[in-house]
Amino acid sequence: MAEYVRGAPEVAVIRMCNPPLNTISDVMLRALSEEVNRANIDPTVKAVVICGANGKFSAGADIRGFSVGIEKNTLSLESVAALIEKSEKPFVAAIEDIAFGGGLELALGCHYRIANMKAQFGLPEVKIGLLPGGGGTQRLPRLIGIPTALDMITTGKYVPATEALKLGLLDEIVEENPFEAAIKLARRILGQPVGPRRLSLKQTPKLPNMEAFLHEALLKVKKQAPGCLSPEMCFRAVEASVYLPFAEGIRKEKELFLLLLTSDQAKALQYAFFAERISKKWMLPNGASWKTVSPQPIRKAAVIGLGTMGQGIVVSLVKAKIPVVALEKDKKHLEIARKAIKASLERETLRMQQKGKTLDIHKSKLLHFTLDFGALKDVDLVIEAVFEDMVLKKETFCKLSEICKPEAFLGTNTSCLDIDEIASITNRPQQVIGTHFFSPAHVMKLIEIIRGQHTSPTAIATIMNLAKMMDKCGIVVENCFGFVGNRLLSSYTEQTYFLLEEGSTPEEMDKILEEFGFKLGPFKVSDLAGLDVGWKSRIGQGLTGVNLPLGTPPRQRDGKRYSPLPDILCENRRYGQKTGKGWYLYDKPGGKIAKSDPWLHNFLQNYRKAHNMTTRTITQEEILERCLYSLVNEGFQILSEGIASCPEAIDTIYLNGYGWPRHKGGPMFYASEVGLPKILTKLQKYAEANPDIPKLQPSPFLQKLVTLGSPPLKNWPSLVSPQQSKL
Ligand SMILES: CCCCCC/C=C/CC(=O)SCCNC(=O)CCNC(=O)[C@H](O)C(C)(C)COP(=O)(O)OP(=O)(O)OC[C@H]1O[C@@H](n2cnc3c(N)ncnc32)[C@H](O)[C@@H]1OP(=O)(O)O
Repeated sequence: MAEYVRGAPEVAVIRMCNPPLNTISDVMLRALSEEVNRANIDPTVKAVVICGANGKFSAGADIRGFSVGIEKNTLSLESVAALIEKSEKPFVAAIEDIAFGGGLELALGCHYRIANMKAQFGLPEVKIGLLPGGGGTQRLPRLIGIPTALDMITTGKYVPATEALKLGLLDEIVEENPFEAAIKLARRILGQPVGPRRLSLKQTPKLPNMEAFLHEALLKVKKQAPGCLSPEMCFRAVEASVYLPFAEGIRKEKELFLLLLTSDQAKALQYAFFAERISKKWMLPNGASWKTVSPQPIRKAAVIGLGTMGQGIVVSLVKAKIPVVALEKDKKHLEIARKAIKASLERETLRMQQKGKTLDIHKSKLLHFTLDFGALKDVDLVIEAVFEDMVLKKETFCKLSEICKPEAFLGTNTSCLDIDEIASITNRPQQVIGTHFFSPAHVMKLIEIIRGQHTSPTAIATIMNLAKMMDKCGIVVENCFGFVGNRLLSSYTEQTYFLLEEGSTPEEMDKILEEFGFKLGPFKVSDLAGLDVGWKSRIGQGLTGVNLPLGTPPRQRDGKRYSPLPDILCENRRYGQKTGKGWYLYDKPGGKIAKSDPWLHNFLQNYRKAHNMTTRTITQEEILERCLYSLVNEGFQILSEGIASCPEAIDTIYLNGYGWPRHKGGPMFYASEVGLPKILTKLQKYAEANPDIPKLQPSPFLQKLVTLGSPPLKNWPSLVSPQQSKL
């Protein structure tokens, strides 16, 4: 776990060795402490360099260890950092590539820190529901001051070496491996006193307006992830570094760390961390998988259709340094898109500069705007982002088939349409794949990658690799109407409309679901996205509009309950924010501040009267359960149909594309925590009361899991009937 060697006659080297990321376990801590003691007592050793094997310093504590629990007599990370700091011999941290979490805390215990140019630093514990429990909340503010330390610790963001040097976190940076430079530094400082380098002996630098600053900072932290404990606990620990002496600050840090360690939120956030990694590992029934199939290089891509989605996709590709041909149907739309993309890239350039990275959009020849389909003949990938209309999509793919080189991949950015139908019009269905981006596409992490029946494993590997290059989270799912995300969403929104009919209000439901943890409630989301989007889709499906057969009962389709409420709003041109009114009222078209709208409440009353519905008071419990359990129920159905490979994939989709509160793990994790028997019983109750709502009928797979004694979530995929497993 920790090697002890000589780097120079008077310099000992302690190398952390736990491949691939040198994560810190109990065993590693013991080994480190032994080697630090060995160096301390060896009179021939005058200085020590601590580094990591495998080209990495350390990714911090082994997160898997937290779920097992930390044993009482476990050596604490802080005690090892303190052992290093107290040494009379100078310790130099030679940081290669990463120093995260406990890894950075160990480095903060060292007297000097040197890193390579590529290195990144961070205390990301907040993201896994914890706080830096190895002295980081006390040492970092003393080193770099409250504002930056607070920002790093409460957001968990990573800073690059150049910025770390400016902040004073590092003493030196070098181009390549910092090991040799660390040995040189260690020799240079031999004999110099280490006392002034001990962070525990320093005061946290004062700010003239410390109290006001902290007050503002706390408000910001509370807004960051409403309902999530760890950001505020991180704040409290850092605040202690201002008001308490070091030893007391450490006690406070430990007290808060232990409080978080056993919390449900930490469990959920750590689950989410691993869920994202598990769900990237796609595998097909024929054995092809992320391990065995190589991606093809995408040297040049094209995007067709430069509306909001297309623009975001172009920006994402450029940010990944992939040359893009951006194509529109006419000059006017091309010019609008050109301006919007340029402005967006300029904002991105600024943001990246602030992060110490570069994106030189001016010098680069990454973008080519055109009206000419001929410009697509040499691209390796096309992502089509035209309107959500099957006829238009098929026309586009027919053209692409003729123009693009045979090996080019053809992606379609659709949120629900049939990939196989689109592929069927092409001369290369094996190269056709769904690439469902989320709006705004240059910001949102998720891409649902939809496998059609002919999509080749190479196409999947290529798009998964592209997602990685764009710093996005690609999840492979099967082809069905709405795929995974929108299928779950439609069960949830359907309930919100029914509850509205029965007596609730947009304000009430938004409040309840925002308190649950969604950034925005369903009606605010609908106003933001535009009600017309769903309306067009329902018209296309023949659920409303001119294609609806005469005599169809207004609140029934195919014998099932249907709510025409959103359709009626659209018929009244209430599309949401863009028209200044939707479920709420805005001060002008494009306005963002939602106000309660007397028109809507009046309309709802009249609607209920017209349909002979008695308005009833609905409890918060019923609102939450009907909305969330119907969504989760669809998740079980999706698993049983083999549309998603595992519950982790569904959760990752919901966390990255639909605003599910991360500290609640994801819908399937949430279901497992609530308890499957309770979910089943409640669904049965609601289904009995609403026999015309099939989405409330418990999924047979949920029933099977309950019959089997509610096995842990990780076992669910193995219980799906093998005939259904497609992924
Ligand atoms: C007994 C000790 C008590 C100590 C108590 C003191 C408390 C200390 C707090 C901490 O240090 S908490 C940990 C803080 N560190 C992190 O949160 C880092 C998390 N990791 C990352 O951000 C990324 O993994 C990375 C380091 C940036 C690397 O990213 P990359 O995309 O290159 O690879 P991944 O696919 O993410 O990871 C590869 C592989 O490694 C697993 N892994 C990564 N970090 C950890 C970790 N800290 N603990 C356990 N496992 C980790 C990851 O799950 C992947 O595993 P797989 O099986 O190959 O999918």
